[in-house]
Amino acid sequence: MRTSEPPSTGAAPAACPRPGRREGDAATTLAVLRRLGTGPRGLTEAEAEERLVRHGENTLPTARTAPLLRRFLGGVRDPFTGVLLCLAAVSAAVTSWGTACVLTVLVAVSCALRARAGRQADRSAAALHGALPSTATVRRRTGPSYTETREREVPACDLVPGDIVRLAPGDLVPADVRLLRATGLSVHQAALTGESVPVAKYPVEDPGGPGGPGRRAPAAADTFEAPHLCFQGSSVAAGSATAVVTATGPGTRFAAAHGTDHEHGRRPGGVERPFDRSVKGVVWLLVRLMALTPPLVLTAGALLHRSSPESPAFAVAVAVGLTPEMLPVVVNTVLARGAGRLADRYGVIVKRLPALHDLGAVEVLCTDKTGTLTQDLPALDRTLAPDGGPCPDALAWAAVNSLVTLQLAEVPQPDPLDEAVLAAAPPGAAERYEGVAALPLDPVRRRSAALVRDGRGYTLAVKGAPEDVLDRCAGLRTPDGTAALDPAARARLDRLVADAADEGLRVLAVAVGDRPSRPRPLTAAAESGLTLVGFVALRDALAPTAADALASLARRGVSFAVLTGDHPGTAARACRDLGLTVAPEAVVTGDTVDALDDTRLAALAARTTVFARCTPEHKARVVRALRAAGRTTGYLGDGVNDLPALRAADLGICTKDAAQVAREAAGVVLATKDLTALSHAVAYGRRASANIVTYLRITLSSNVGNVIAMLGAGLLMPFLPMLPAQVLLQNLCFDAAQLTLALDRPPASAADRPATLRPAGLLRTVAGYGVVNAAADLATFGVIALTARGGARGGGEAAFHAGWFTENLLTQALVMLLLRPRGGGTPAPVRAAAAFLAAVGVALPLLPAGASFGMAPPPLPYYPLLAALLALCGAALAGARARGSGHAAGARGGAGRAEGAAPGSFGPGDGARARQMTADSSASGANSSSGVRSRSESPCSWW
Ligand SMILES: Nc1ncnc2c1ncn2[C@@H]1O[C@H](COP(=O)(O)OP(=O)(O)OP(=O)(O)O)[C@@H](O)[C@H]1O
Repeated sequence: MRTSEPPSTGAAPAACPRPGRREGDAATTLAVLRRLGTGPRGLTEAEAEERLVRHGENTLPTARTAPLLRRFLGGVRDPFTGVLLCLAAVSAAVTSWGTACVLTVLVAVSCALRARAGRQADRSAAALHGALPSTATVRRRTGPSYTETREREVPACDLVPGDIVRLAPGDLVPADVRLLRATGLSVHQAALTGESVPVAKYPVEDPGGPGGPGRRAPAAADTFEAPHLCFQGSSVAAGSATAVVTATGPGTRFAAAHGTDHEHGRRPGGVERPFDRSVKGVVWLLVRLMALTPPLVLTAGALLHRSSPESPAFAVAVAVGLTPEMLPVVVNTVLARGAGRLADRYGVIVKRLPALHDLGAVEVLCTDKTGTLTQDLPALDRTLAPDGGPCPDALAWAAVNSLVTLQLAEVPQPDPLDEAVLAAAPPGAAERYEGVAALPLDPVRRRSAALVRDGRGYTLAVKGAPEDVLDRCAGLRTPDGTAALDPAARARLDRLVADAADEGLRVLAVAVGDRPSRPRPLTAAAESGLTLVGFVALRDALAPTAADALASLARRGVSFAVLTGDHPGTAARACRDLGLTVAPEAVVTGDTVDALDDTRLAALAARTTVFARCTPEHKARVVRALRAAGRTTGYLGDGVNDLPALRAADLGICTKDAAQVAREAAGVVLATKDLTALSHAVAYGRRASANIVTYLRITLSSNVGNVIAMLGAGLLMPFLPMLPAQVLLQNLCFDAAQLTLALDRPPASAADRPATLRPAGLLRTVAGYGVVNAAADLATFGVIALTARGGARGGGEAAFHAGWFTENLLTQALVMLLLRPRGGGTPAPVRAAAAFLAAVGVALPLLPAGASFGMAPPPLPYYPLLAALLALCGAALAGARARGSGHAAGARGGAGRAEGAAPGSFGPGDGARARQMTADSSASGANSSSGVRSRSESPCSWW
């Protein structure tokens, strides 16, 4: 049976290797059912259990938990760890055994920590899967009689070949399946083929046999395009179907195409996420610096004739000195802590830890309207005849359409508009006709059609978006009969709809057409020459927390774009009720989006708040345009029509009761409908980023300073300024102390603006602080030289090394305290860590243990001079920090001014009402949220 015509689909860009055809792909439906030992009524529970044991769970190989040892060894793939391991190997090669041992221990500790963090992340993911189960609707026989069947939800991992499953809009296709029946089915196969446009699928009884509609599949370029097959990894965009499972788990084409290297949640096309751009960008920058350091040091030494047997070990130690070895540990700890607290306090589930960082980086939040900003609980407000009067007939025909499309769906899944229409229709109104065929709603056609029959013949009842339905009408009903739908009448009707939409109503047009015979198959082509009956207008209240959430996000410098499939007037009114002053004519529609190339769309998107009459692909294009313009873009949506945009965004966000596909695509899931949780989540993300940046700023400033000083000293002095073991010892102390920065408390202002980590900004900042540090170090050389002349106790190199060791640890303690962000108070662990550094720095050279590291107590006059030097260094660092903060505050002040003039921005300190948003319309006709955007034009780079 075939119920819909396949639309033509262009050749898809390859997203993964195309698997070849398999035996059975071209067999008849009956032969496939026989081969699988099943029938249209499915398997018994006992058969399913037995097959589950035989075939194993329907999960991908990599979805299973990796053993701890494999995780441990996998840690070496981290670039930092890899570089440390290389440095250890080089040290061993130059017989610097101490360095090699210390580096190997560091690598082992880093790998162990990563393995532990990975296992914890997997456990959280498993817990999340428990909270957001992936299920499938399966039909199983309840007894051997073939007549008693039952449909129930089972975990998708329990499906076995031969199971009969039902597919509905928003479902993930849970395994490889062959279609038995389908109604208006189209699926997203982007994860498999890279093609973003949904593909029509329909059953074909004999794909290899002679022609005839529904009997033979058109020659498909590859397996994924076969119309009668759907594959794990795809999802239902529209329509519904019944299908038999042909392969599960590792046997699916998805597993074959991706091998064991598949990562759940990776987006097709490999869109780079903000975390990858920032933290990983910083990591790679450092890896390059570290890799360059040893050859540079050795070359400089050779050129200046300062080479000694210890030079290679020293060069390696310098590179190690540059490394923020604890970065992976700090990043994982910070993100895991933030995600845990967010889940506990606000019910926000962060599916991947980096998504917490991405939340903090979001500059523009795109949202759909229905179900996110509104409750999606529509109720009938009124009916409208073409002349503006009441029209009970429109409601009756709308109810017929709703009932038949539901009755004939493979999986009846009433949408809220259909439910509202059926609830409002007079009893019996919908049951007057016998349903014959239906074309379900899809978000591109924006209408549904039902072919019904009574004693007089066939009637096609169509309801949907007024523009789309009116385009298919030739006439309209009048009190006297019918009239032609001429341009004047069309203009009048458009105004009627626009007036209702301006009141915030969702308007559906209802039209009918007599059909002398049954159109076979029923396709969109049959929806023409219709007669407009009238309109039904429904009211959908705003979500109670939406205005507060938008206000709170606006105060945090996030700007918004509402992308909806609804009417421009309805969308504009909803935005006005939420506090944005958006003129109806300023709303951009999907048609305008179509008319623009990517560059012009990016410019328009940067100054537009409301996009209406958007198809799913329009939403995704707008999101891509914003990203292309350099804005970190989040997308909040709950429906199957939001899937492409959720995937295109830097971060997808949805609520827990969103469509299954939306939950899969999102990186963050809100466990409740309370949208204000999102503002808290953004704040947590920014604080997490602030802590990562604090760690990097402090570690790198100190490390860069040390390296500059060591190189400088290498030029000035006849011996190594610090022995490799001393470099590593001070490094270990510093690393241990800096772990406490993961527990730092950033100031409240850290959550005020989008947080972006920029490698270039980092370089500039650490270079600045590094020079101050290096100056202090080099001044220390002078002090030591001066005091040593006065009579060093230990004398010579050992006293020099001790003096520098003490100075280094004391400046590092200073850096920890002074380069933290101001205003958050210094938490006790950070204070304790700074005290520990100072104590080790002062005490070790004076203790016998100092001698085993090649240190001797420095001369006494060294200490008061060192104290003066440290005071100067502290003042210089504090001054530089204050200048940096002042600069940032200036940027914030500028942003604040833009905020004041910003359309869509909230007044300061009022806290709540969206009505305090102000907005104006741009000359171009786009509704101006330009100010909202300009506010976050310079996101905080945190350095
Ligand atoms: N059950 C339905 N029957 C007929 N037409 C419908 C039905 N549901 C929606 N429509 C029409 O299709 C349009 C687009 O619907 P779609 O679901 O894409 O977006 P939306 O629900 O209006 O908004 P959003 O994109 O904000 O979720 C609606 O505005 C409406 O005109």
